[in-house]
Amino acid sequence: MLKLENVTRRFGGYAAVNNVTITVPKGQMVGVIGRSGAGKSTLLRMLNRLIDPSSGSVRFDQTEITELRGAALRNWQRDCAMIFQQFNLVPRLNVLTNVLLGRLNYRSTLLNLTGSFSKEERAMAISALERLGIAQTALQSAGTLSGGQQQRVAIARALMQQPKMILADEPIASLDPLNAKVVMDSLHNINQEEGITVITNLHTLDTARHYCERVIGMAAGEVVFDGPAENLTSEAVRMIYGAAAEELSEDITSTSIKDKASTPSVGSLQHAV
Ligand SMILES: Nc1ncnc2c1ncn2[C@@H]1O[C@H](COP(=O)(O)OP(=O)(O)OP(=O)(O)O)[C@@H](O)[C@H]1O
Repeated sequence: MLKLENVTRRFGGYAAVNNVTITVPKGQMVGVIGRSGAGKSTLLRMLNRLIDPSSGSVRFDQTEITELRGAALRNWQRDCAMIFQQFNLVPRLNVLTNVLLGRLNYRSTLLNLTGSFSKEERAMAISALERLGIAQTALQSAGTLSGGQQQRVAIARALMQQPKMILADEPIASLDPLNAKVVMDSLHNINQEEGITVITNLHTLDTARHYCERVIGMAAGEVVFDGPAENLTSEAVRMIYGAAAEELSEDITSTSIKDKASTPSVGSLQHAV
């Protein structure tokens, strides 16, 4: 269970995240939505301490995350794998090695310096790539892959961390609709099958509605909506996106990910991208 209490982050005099209190039970898939600058990335980055809160408490089970230092902080960052809009792979390294990099925090510095990964770790990496439908790319340089494939490599690398949570910061913002669907389906599938909590920032309302059992809407650093996707009434949308929301059709806030039932299965799509 993740519990944030009165979490605030200021940059100078400006509160990018202002007094946020939320609890996320284990295994939930949460979509965080809001306009650009609403504070979504700052909130997510405070969870794994890429950014420190100015005040407030972040607890995971019995641990106060804001107080972690050294090895305990590294262990926490391993426990909550992060996925970024720009994938953050090492482009000149092959896909398999990129995925194996997810094991670094499990290994001693000496082992890391020698650069050797065990047979078991390699088998685990191949199996993660198979699960994401991209095992055939294992020996290709990561930089030669399509955006959608690269994001799936990033998800495979996250799985290698055997995380308790996956934090995804606009994972589909750079992808076309077909690749966006494959990536969101993968995250959803991991959430459902492994029970790993997924918290993902999303630009688009319909993606949050479609994949996330819970939606958190942010505006000017504050949580202005928190509930199941079906409670996202037009009034709630107005609170999140402001008056401009009235002029926005769902298409404009959409990547056009259609209903799962009306599109091909992940398996067939994986070969198409
Ligand atoms: N390192 C920083 N220094 C100063 N201001 C910052 C910093 N990081 C974020 N901010 C400011 O905090 C506010 C929230 O930014 P944040 O990136 O969290 O928003 P966001 O909702 O994720 O936006 P986007 O969807 O565009 O990524 C913005 O006004 C931003 O300019």
